[in-house]
Amino acid sequence: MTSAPMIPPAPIPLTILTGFLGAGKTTLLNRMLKSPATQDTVVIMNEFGEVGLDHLLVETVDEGMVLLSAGCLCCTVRGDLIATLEDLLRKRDNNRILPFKRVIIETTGLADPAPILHAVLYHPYLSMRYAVEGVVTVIDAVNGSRTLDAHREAVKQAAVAERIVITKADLAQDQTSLSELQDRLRQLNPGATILKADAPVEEIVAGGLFDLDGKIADVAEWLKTEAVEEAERESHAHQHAHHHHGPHDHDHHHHHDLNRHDERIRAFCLTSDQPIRQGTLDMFLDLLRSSQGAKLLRVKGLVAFAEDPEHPVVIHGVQHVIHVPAVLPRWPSEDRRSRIVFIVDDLERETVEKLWNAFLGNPAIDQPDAAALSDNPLSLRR
Ligand SMILES: Nc1nc2c(ncn2[C@@H]2O[C@H](COP(=O)(O)OP(=O)(O)OP(=O)(O)O)[C@@H](O)[C@H]2O)c(=O)[nH]1
Repeated sequence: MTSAPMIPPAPIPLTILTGFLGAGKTTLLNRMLKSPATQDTVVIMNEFGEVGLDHLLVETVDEGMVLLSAGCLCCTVRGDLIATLEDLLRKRDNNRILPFKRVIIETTGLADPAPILHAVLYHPYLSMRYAVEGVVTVIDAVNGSRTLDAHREAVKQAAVAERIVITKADLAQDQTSLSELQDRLRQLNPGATILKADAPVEEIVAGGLFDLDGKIADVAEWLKTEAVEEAERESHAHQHAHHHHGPHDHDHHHHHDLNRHDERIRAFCLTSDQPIRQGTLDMFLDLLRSSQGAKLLRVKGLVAFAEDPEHPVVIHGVQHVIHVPAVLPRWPSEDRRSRIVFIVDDLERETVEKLWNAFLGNPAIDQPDAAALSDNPLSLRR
């Protein structure tokens, strides 16, 4: 890396707003746009199908602040999204539009947010100029459970979210079904903050990872490793109980059924007390990506590199792409361990852990070393 002659402009926070069809994205967006917290926001809306009405429903705060694209963002218009994001920067840099402070992308209800994250994280220039603050997923309290049962898109949207906003709680039949939905979401994505639709807009939009004013990032809030570890312990306890219960245990079956569609998606956290050599981590992530890419719904981490342990690096990855967007000026807390949270679909923790230990040189019985794994990554597939 060459040393930059001037300080690059602070990256512009970018939020992806997603949620299943009719969950309440546009309603939430309208409320968000009225708040001072989202002043000078550009909204990129995406419409699926030939007749788009959503843009008519968004009450534009500033003329020209709402852009549209037709088609589905996560497939056909990915190129358009990149062009739009570039165009916005050009206009902003040339003072042809207001110096907007945030971008919100509202996806269609059926979109997989991962390719949209890719589009920004993978792009060499966009990834420098935009800071992906995270995914906000809207879940409807009335239909949420049924939608999660029936649509894998909805499960993925919830699994990759930084924040989940539950709408229509006012219409929910009873408190029990609402708390069951919350439990399910917590299990599916223990790292996400679950908010009510009337939560303060600051909490909905800002993940704390990036700040235009250059404040120190609240990475702990973003990573939520403690919540992930707690959920993992609970899941172990649950599996343990499963082995000891008889097949007719009613309570257990109820719980099991509730989550049967989400079982393949899980989150876990790997840590290292010792700083990691950058090349080692790159190889680890590269091998993981090439052997398990599609199963990695999300990888996020805070890592101490042996080369520069004073400046932790934020790792941000989605499926096939693992990107390093930010070197923090200092550690956000006393905890200087490297921590990586994985949100995976149908991938065992052990598979990833084995690779992690091999690369970090942690001894374990019956484990291939890094060189052997590099030669034959397929040995990782169980
Ligand atoms: N009672 C109630 N209704 C809500 C709430 N949030 C959204 N709605 C209603 O739900 C319907 C769908 O809301 P939208 O905001 O259009 O949903 P969307 O996710 O943008 O919909 P699509 O763009 O079609 O995917 C509208 O009639 C809203 O008024 C809520 O918290 N409570």
